[in-house]
Amino acid sequence: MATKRLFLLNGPNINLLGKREPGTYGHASLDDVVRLVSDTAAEKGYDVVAYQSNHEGDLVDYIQQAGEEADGIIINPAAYTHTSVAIRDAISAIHPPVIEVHISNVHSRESFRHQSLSAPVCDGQVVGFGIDGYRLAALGLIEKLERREK
Ligand SMILES: O=C1C[C@@](O)(C(=O)O)C[C@@H](O)[C@@H]1O
Repeated sequence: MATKRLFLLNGPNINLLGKREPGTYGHASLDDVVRLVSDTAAEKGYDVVAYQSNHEGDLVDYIQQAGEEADGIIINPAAYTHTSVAIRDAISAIHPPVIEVHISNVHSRESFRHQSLSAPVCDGQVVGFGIDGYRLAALGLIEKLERREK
């Protein structure tokens, strides 16, 4: 049987996780996030391919690649969540389910963070659980995929 695969995509400034505004985003690094998702997915028989970029077009390319190669996608578009029609359109264009994650509770922050252009075209959203949100997203996504197979 072919290996099942999740793509984990992170947007701008997530490479600074652990150093960036730790009061808001915590002390864990992006490597910690990748390890957390990889370990969670491995327990359920899924591989994880992880990309991070500070560039909108790169993220569009990764989403398109995920559309061809992934069973499901976890994405934190970071600041592009609130601005990017291109990322929203890329998500709309692909078939695998997509879960959006935000480390912080964007709804308790500045009003410009309350709107997500991408959330309406995603299959689910996890917000405000710190980096544990990525683990919860992986579990929810895998549940969704396994239910579909039955
Ligand atoms: O960079 C980020 C991180 C974020 O997506 C989060 O994970 O909480 C929330 C965004 O508003 C912000 O621009």
